[in-house]
Amino acid sequence: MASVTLKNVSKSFGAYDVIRSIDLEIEDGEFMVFVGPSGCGKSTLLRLIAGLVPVCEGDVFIGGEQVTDVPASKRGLAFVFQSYALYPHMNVSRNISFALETARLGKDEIRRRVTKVAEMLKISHLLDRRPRQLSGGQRQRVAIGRALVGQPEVFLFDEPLSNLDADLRMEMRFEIAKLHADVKTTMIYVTHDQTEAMTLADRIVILNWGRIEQVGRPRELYDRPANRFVAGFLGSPRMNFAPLDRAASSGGVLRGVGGFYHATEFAGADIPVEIGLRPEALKLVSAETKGTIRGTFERMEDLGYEYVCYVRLSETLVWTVRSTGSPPAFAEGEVVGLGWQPENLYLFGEDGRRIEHDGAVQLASGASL
Ligand SMILES: Nc1ncnc2c1ncn2[C@@H]1O[C@H](COP(=O)(O)OP(=O)(O)OP(=O)(O)O)[C@@H](O)[C@H]1O
Repeated sequence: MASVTLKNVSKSFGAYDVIRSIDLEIEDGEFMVFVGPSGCGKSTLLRLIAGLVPVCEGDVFIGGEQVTDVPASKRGLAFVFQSYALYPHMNVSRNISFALETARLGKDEIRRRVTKVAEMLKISHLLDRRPRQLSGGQRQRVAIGRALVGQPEVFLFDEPLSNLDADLRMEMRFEIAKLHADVKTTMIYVTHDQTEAMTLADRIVILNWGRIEQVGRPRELYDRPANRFVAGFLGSPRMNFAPLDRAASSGGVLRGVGGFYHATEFAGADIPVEIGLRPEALKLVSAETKGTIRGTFERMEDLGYEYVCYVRLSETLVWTVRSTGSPPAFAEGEVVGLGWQPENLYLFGEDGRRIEHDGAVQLASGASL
């Protein structure tokens, strides 16, 4: 087990800056997940840690040792890819043991380790099969087994479950969480799947354009996003936003929607220019309800365990409302009210940063739009 530290790490491909001055500390035994939009640099960052691509600037430390110029094979890491990368002509047992044979470990030690790993991953009955005789989930277990058997200091996973169907993903997610609880090895995991990130991570790194937007525990990022990007990235459906036209230093009007807001006090002198509300923080009520804003009911998606309603606030703004229980009986085109608790309202400043507020930001009573 080892910690991983990045100091001022940058990477460019030609003139294209893919990773921009990243500082990051991953603790010994931690499960760290990298998420972010496609192309933001998640895999590249993982490969820089692995030593599969060289950094342009900065340093990488593993277990406190500077490994910036140490080749991948000497960094004490194991990499699990989306594509499994199993040897097709070898059976499962040899796929798992091959690296140990190359490292000239004793036969008994190899057998002991393969047996243990196979039991852990529930693939003991598959040891004589070839990869093509396995399902996707079984292949991924073998790939994990192969990584595990080398007893690495750090595990690196690059979208390991994205080739699997929904049920298998869930099963494997559970297995990986269990594996981490068992072996307690530091794990760094790249995914674009929010559920994987939220459920597996001790901490999540949210990347955007090669920079870190925020690092924190899943719940912390969800409840207290540092900025609009993080707020909009986590959550499905995503957070509803609306621009605020400043009317006074202590309030504003929702652009294109109306509705006056006022706040007794903001932390600092930031002026909010945008509001955000999560779909589950909104309540659909009748249009006459005071202290709500109005919109037009457009559509509902009933998923059985929850429903999502689409409400048009203006020509350009459609908000989503997510809830469980019996779906509301509004008709398409009907005018409805949207209400929320003041403490669930997010405010963002001009630079996109979230502005703390004291929960006293609210619709002026009886606002009529
Ligand atoms: N070897 C390379 N040469 C040139 N450009 C590269 C190379 N590897 C990655 N890139 C570019 O760097 C950017 C980041 O790629 P990377 O694979 O790290 O993103 P990602 O966040 O993992 O994306 P995805 O979620 O789509 O896999 C992309 O625009 C990609 O095209």
